[in-house]
Amino acid sequence: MNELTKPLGALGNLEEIVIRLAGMTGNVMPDIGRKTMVVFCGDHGVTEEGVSAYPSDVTGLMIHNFCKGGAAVNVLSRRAGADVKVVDVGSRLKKLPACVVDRKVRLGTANMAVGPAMEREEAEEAIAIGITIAQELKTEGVQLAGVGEMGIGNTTATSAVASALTGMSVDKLVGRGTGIDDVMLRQKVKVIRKSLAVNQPNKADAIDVLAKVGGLELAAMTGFVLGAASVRLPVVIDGVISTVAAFVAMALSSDVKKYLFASHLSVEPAHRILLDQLGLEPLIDAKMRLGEGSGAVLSFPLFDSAVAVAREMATFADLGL
Ligand SMILES: Cc1cc2ncn([C@H]3O[C@H](COP(=O)(O)O)[C@@H](O)[C@H]3O)c2cc1C
Ligand SMILES: O=C(O)c1cccnc1
Repeated sequence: MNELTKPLGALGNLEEIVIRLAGMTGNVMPDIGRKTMVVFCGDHGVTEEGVSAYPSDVTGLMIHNFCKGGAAVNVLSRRAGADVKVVDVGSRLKKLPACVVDRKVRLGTANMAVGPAMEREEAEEAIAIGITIAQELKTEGVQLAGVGEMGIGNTTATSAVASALTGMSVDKLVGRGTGIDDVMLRQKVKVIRKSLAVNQPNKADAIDVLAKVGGLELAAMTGFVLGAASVRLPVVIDGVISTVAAFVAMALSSDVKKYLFASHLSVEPAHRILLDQLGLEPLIDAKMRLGEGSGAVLSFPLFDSAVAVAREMATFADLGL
């Protein structure tokens, strides 16, 4: 990048993207022509406690919406020239639309406010699914992946996992998710604290944390990040939920960091905290709070631009300098 016709470092984050992609792929002129956004889906028993502004059924409705191409992630993916892959690891939908990759581990988690969200073996199964999906993408020739999710109630699980792993207090991490009011926010904090007290997740055992207070799509995203690193596939994470999954993956294997990009900064308070702890800088601050992978795919054109700059800009040598 230094020989291109611009002051040193003047293209800022675009330069970093190219340099990091080159390091990840071993190609000084990285190619990211094939991009796929993977949306992992799962339901959450903790929704019984009144922690989301929307009912659990919306997870299933959105799965249908993804298949019809009508969700934000579909629109932004079309703009970015990326495919969308929908993977169900734990929604309550019994009959899935045809576009969905059916890897259902169970029909939603149990209510973590009264006991573990799932068995350890189920969390491990979801992680293994995520690993396999990443490895399959690499084999298919995908060069840049995004990771997102759909699961009503999953910002509650996210804050619980973040609190368990960082040791930070719940009220510093928790956010309004789909847009809850102050009364529901107080209830959400109470429910997360209760879930942590009831389950006593072991901070030193990230899989125990995922199983007790996490979620199936969280576990699958953790696996996806691990699997992508294992095949040197660059992964762009999205909002607070995929970021907590990356945080869990880091706890399991610190090597994954090399293959991660942060896309945007969500308004959820835990997002900045987790990104800082991961040492990742988001490319976009658009005040979004959607999930699905919308922020990740929104950042894809920046990656295309970065690669184009590296390939197409003249060098000082071209100018005879
Ligand atoms: C229509 C709709 C589409 C969404 N797409 C993503 N989410 C986002 O909201 C959910 C998390 O928020 P909470 O923890 O408050 O339930 C997740 O499904 C997340 O992906 C959506 C939520 C809704 C309602
Ligand atoms: O940060 C996110 O991705 C997010 C925030 C609120 C609700 N759903 C997702």
